Amino acid sequence: MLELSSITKCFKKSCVINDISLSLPKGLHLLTGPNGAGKTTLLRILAGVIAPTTGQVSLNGMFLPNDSVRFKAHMGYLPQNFGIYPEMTAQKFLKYFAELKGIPAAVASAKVEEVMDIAQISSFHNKTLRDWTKGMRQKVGIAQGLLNDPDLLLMDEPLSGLDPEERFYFCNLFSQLSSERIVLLSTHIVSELTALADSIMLLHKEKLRFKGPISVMIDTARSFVWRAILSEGEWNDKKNELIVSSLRADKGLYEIRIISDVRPELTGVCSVEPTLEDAYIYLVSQGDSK
Ligand SMILES: Nc1ncnc2c1ncn2[C@@H]1O[C@H](COP(=O)(O)OP(=O)(O)OP(=O)(O)O)[C@@H](O)[C@H]1O
Repeated sequence: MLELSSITKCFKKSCVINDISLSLPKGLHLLTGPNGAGKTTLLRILAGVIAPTTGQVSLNGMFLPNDSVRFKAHMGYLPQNFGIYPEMTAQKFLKYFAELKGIPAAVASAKVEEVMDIAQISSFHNKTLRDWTKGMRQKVGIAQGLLNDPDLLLMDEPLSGLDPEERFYFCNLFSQLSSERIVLLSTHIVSELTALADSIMLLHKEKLRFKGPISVMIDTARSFVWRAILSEGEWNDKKNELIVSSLRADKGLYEIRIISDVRPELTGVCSVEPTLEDAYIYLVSQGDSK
């Protein structure tokens, strides 16, 4: 179990996270929120890269910073903007990381082969990383996170740079991995993950605005979502007053989904079932109005 107890993080100018407590069991957990909400900051605290201003983090009874070495031996972490050494091949790079993680030399080579296979990068083993695309480098980053078979896998936007087919593969991989460990991914909302995740947390304005199953998050927006089809003139008149969760323009007509606690005064407006994107916009707008 990963336990966060009253975590607050303030930088010189302001606080980014304010008094967050939660317990995460084995499973796939998503951390989402607008840009700058503090997702990376929270993951860096959980990875022991930075210390919280106040509060405690523990994994299966190991506390940061006192049990830092043991804690980190049980953790895999993909930081945002994962850096690579361009002159190394993926194999060399992963062997170097295996050494840093204290994986015995006798098993390191086999482990490197295994994680390269899992991350689907085995066929590129001869190329130096300088020649790899962003997506391929991201896969090396995911692979290094798996080297020590961690109980806690922290991944900061692991799907960025991956194409739809790769995203589908890695979402399923994270889901499989989560049957035996705690997997926490920071991500913008990705449809592939919604059917797989056990819980979602929405971080906004220092607080967790939601934590729980995705179906429950979707339900928070029930009866606050509306659909309308507007002419270009109506759209231009109204667009600055509305909270719009999606927009589709076709042949001069604008099909929009609107978040509102009262029925919008628009022609042909009807109430619709919420989606996860609607619930996200609804909860962020609630946070904005506080
Ligand atoms: N070391 C630091 N010193 C000062 N401010 C910082 C530091 N690290 C992060 N911040 C600030 O904390 C806030 C949250 O940043 P963070 O990167 O954690 O957000 P995020 O939710 O991951 O954003 P994004 O989705 O854009 O990656 C930002 O305003 C950022 O400028």
